[in-house]
Amino acid sequence: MHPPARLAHLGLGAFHRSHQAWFTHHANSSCPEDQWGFVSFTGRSVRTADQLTKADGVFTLIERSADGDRLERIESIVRAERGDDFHTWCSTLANPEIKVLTVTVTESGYAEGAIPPDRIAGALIARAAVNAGPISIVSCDNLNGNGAALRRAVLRAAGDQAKEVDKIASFVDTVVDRITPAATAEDIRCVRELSGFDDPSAVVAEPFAEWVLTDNFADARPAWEAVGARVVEDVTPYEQRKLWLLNAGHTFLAAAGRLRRYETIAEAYADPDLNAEVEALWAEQRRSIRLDDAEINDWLAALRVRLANPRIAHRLEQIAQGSSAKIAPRLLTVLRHQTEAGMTAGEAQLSALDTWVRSIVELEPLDQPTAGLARDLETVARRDRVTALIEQFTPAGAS
Ligand SMILES: NC(=O)c1ccc[n+]([C@@H]2O[C@H](COP(=O)([O-])OP(=O)(O)OC[C@H]3O[C@@H](n4cnc5c(N)ncnc54)[C@H](O)[C@@H]3O)[C@@H](O)[C@H]2O)c1
Ligand SMILES: O=P(O)(O)OC[C@@H](O)[C@@H](O)[C@H](O)[C@H](O)CO
Repeated sequence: MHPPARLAHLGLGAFHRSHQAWFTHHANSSCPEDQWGFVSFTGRSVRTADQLTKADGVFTLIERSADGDRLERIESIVRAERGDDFHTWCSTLANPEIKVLTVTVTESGYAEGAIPPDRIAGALIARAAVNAGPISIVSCDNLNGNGAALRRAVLRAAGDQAKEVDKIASFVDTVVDRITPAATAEDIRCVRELSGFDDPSAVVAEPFAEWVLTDNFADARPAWEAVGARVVEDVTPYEQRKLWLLNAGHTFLAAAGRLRRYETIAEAYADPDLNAEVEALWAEQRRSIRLDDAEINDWLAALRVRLANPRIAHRLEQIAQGSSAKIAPRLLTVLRHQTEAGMTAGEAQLSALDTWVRSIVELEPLDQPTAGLARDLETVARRDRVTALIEQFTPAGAS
């Protein structure tokens, strides 16, 4: 039997399935008296919703370690909906039974003019109009202060109804972590071989999973902490550790690896030069993370194993997608923090930025905003491009 629909999601992609749906499925198993199901909306794609609907929302998670695969059926999505169905979206969010909305719409989904904040604002206005009660909005995207960033974007989109929206919505900052590459035809074949049935909605993820959330929910929520999530007063240090080490490392390896014609993170990470460069980058990035050395060391030790996992084919092209929206939260913000604290920019940090600029200028552009930035930087002398990039960076939220 399905759990009751008490959660909604926007951006039904691979990560929603491997992370929020997985945590919720496990929380449901560990707390039988407190069941939660997702009504999950795609961002744009129709196919993902239709495929999952055919399977009644149930999909396979392939947990892929260096030693082998473990298959698990995940049953916390009770309905999959198309993102373009605005009527169903608004009526779902206006239902008082729905207590939490989780969001994964990529970094570019928060930019001025992006569609997700508009959609969320529209649905919250509908919810406020019928007095359906408070709701918690949990951003699960890789941004600094993701909850606050989403709040700013949604209130901006709500225009003169911003006050009504702000009264009912509590925006939760979170740190999310689980490497989840886009599934391939080979992965789908692997499910068929191991389980005997076809599952086009299967996802692949590493065994590691982390979720840190701020303790400012507006109302009830699943007992995610019963299955490994952590609810804390301030996620900032965990967010810095994750974005400034893992994600900055990913962005550097994607740029440097693509310039060397590698295809996956594991290949780029196995290159001794790139490995040494990413280590040097981590040493400089960690200077301003507000956690004990031991906590960072342990986490980095685990990260080295995760990145080296040869069975996770995390494609550099996927990571480099939307790159111009990722370079700020992963690298430029760190330099800004460090400059404000009186530190000088590290050599490895500047070199990583130089590599990234080279990659966007020299390689085939993967998305429009990054192609636009590459064209701007091309007009600047080669040796001044990193300085130009740093100078034009305005942190999110600054006017
Ligand atoms: N995949 C991972 O390893 C991982 C790990 C941590 C966090 N995340 C976060 O989750 C996000 C999504 O990752 P994924 O692997 O699910 O990607 P995906 O491509 O499988 O799914 C992305 C979803 O977001 C929607 N979307 C994307 N851009 C949008 C936009 N501008 N407007 C509206 N909808 C949009 C898509 O339609 C889709 O539903 C990442 O960008 C990141 O912020 C991913
Ligand atoms: O998902 P994105 O597009 O924000 O970034 C690509 C990867 O760096 C990212 O997905 C990591 O795999 C993830 O953040 C690990 O938890």
